[in-house]
Amino acid sequence: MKIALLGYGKMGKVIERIALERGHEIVLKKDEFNTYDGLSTADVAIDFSVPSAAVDNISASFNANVPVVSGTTGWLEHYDEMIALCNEKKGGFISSSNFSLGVNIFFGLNEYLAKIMNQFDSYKVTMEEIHHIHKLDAPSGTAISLAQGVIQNSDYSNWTLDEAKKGEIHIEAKRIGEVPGTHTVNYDSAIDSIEIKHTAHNREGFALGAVIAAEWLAGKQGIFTMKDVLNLQ
Ligand SMILES: NC(=O)C1=CN([C@@H]2O[C@H](COP(=O)(O)OP(=O)(O)OC[C@H]3O[C@@H](n4cnc5c(N)ncnc54)[C@H](OP(=O)(O)O)[C@@H]3O)[C@@H](O)[C@H]2O)C=CC1
Ligand SMILES: O=C(O)C1=N[C@H](C(=O)O)C[C@H](O)C1
Repeated sequence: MKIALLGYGKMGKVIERIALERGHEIVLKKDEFNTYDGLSTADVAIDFSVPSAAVDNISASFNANVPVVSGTTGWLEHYDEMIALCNEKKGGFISSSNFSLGVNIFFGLNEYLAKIMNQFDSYKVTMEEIHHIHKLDAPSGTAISLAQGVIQNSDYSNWTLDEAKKGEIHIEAKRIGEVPGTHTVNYDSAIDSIEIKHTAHNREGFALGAVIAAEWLAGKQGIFTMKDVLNLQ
């Protein structure tokens, strides 16, 4: 399979190695300064860039009739525009805040726990995410997805980085050293706490998941999620 890498930073480089190990060919490594030359020859594009470049990268892929897997976070305010463009161009699209198998299992656990905890007013939910100091966005896309998972399965209606008011989930975003990504969901009462936590040891899981998603998406038309790729309910 021919892959266009849109973004060739920390993630782009791990994705390149895993894609080559799985027998794929890289036809474009797009960074801030070069062009999209080669994009139209790709079977699939993988965007792991920066929040300000994601919309251009995803649009360029749809315009070149190349399905795109996007892992870039911090551009959610343009999500509906990209869905509209995908539909207009009859494109293929998977966007996820986190492509790792472990985090996608964790998403399911989080939703299940939220449903149970919604019956018990004495517990209050908070979240914490810890990432490396180079990260541009806060909170992480994964923390936003976790908050959405709680909101869709409980009476909570919003998340905030500030002090939480009633119905809000407080997210604390910490930036420490080279931490690849740690997410904790905590339910606290006066009596006890229940905590679930996912710790990434490195970037392998994110990158492998993105390559598996790209293999799955190539040749398909439509808007999909990692639940489709991993066959999770
Ligand atoms: N969904 C998931 O599973 C995961 C998502 N992420 C997200 O992926 C993104 C990338 O992360 P990471 O690799 O660590 O970040 P890096 O900062 O290491 O890499 C970003 C890359 O994007 C490039 N870039 C800048 N402008 C453009 C542009 N206009 N077109 C194409 N590329 C451009 C940069 O190029 P240059 O070097 O020239 O500046 C750089 O190579 C982040 O949003 C992060 O949150 C990260 C891990 C997992
Ligand atoms: O920037 C990162 O590194 C990561 N970003 C994603 C996010 O914002 O959730 C996923 C992962 O946690 C690493």
